Amino acid sequence: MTPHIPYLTARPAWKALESHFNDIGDVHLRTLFADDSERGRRLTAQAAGLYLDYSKNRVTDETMGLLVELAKQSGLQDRIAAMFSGEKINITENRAVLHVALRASRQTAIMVDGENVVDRVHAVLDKMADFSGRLRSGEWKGHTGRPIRNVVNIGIGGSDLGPVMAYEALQHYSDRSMTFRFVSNIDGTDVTETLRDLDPAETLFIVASKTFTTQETMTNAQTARDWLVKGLGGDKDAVARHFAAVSTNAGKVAEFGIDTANMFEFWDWVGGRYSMASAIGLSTMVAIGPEGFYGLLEGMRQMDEHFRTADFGHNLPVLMGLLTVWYANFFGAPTVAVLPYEQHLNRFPAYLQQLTMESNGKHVTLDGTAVDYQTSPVYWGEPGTNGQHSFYQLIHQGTRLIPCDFIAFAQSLNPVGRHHDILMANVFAQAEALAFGKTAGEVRAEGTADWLVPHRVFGGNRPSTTILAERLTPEALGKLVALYEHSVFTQGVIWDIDSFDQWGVELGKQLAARILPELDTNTEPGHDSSTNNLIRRYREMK
Ligand SMILES: O=P(O)(O)OC[C@H]1O[C@H](O)[C@H](O)[C@@H](O)[C@@H]1O
Repeated sequence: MTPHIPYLTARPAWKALESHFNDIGDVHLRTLFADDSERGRRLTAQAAGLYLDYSKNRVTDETMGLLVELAKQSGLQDRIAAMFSGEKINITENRAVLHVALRASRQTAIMVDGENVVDRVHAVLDKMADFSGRLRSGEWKGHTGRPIRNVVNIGIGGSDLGPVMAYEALQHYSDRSMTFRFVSNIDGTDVTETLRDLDPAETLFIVASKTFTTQETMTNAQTARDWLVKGLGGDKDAVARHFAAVSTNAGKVAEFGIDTANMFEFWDWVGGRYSMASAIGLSTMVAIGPEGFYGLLEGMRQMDEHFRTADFGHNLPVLMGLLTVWYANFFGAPTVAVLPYEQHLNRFPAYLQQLTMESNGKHVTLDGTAVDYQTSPVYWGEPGTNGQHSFYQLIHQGTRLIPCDFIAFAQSLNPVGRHHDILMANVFAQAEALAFGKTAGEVRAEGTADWLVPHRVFGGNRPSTTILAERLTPEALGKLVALYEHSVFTQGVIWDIDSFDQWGVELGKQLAARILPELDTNTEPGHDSSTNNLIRRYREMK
């Protein structure tokens, strides 16, 4: 039987952290570093080739010990075991949470409702590899006999952000003779601009939707189908050679008119935001090839194993999750900035926004009790160094504490002149400046006039974590993604929330469905006075 876990703020480690925070919350990183010359080497951890430097966080050994204790008192070990063994830990939807099964090796067995899901995973991977191989080699021909050169993924949320992030991240490894594009927004501009210079005879659409009922995706897919059929002389038979589907819903795929032979299945135990390693990654596999995709899975698997087996004090996702809790709940930090110093990770912050905030943006515990503590912080970010020339000012000298995750790679995929050393000098310098700042004495010593000194002082003591890896490969991306997935899991366990449902998305969808028919009629809309007025104005202006 699972032991009773007290409400978060009643756990002894939480209480100990509260009093510990009163003791050390104000201690400056300058002092912590001055008092311990080994700190920068000691407060680090590494696993699967990722190096995590968390020494520039406002923690001591005691803090980390108490946070680890909190993880234990929150039942994290049991919850990890429950997830990996296929227990239905997404309790509000009564579903298992098994993205880890998507990257399990063929020999593994994970049972859900009496069936080994790993066999099914590999059957779909084999089918994806076959399809990708035929597309990439040109063996798969379009309706007019021409090979496919353009792949357009149509999806939204988890059926878009993972694929687009992974494509951008791994572009270096992609087949450059092919074009990959991603349509997500219901705004007609998205699909129109995406298709404007494409030749339908050479274009394949992957309609990616777990439910195959998402309004945006279905509308975009319909528009794409019309464009294709029109472009190929009105022949509806063309659809079979130019549309593939990725879904859990075979019935809806067939209803849409896509040949289920071109359907790649996944399952209700894969959450949308955890699905990039499933068939949702089909566009990724076509771009980088099956071997590259297996590399991505291998990287994820290594991080999964590390998360499952490493003790919490050396467990990268656990450490990152605990630090997030420390800042969100004890320092009251409302956000976390994710700052990849790697151009290819351009869309990584956007990807993480869904992963973190859709997972942990919750207000009740598993038993439905309203929480009286903060849950997920807001995640945001941009690749370095661009951010340095815009919002970093606020991180350095603003009034809010913003913990930062810096992500960097030792080797550039595009070594040009001094670019990479300059990039790396910047990431190290930013973390250093945030932590140590510049004192009034130092500013004065530079000859700054007295009145200007306060403006030029940097308080420092602004925490950051640096993740360093050798090179951005499919494996490394897999490790990074799984690192954040499991950090999110850790946070969710401590906050005692369901990280795997997303009921909050529903209300807006329902209201939009109610408003849509009202936009075309002259009847009085039935909402509040602001919404009614906006609808009336829109009718007049459209
Ligand atoms: O893949 P689909 O079923 O089309 O869902 C796409 C997205 O839509 C929803 O509204 C959810 O909030 C997301 O978690 C999901 O990824």
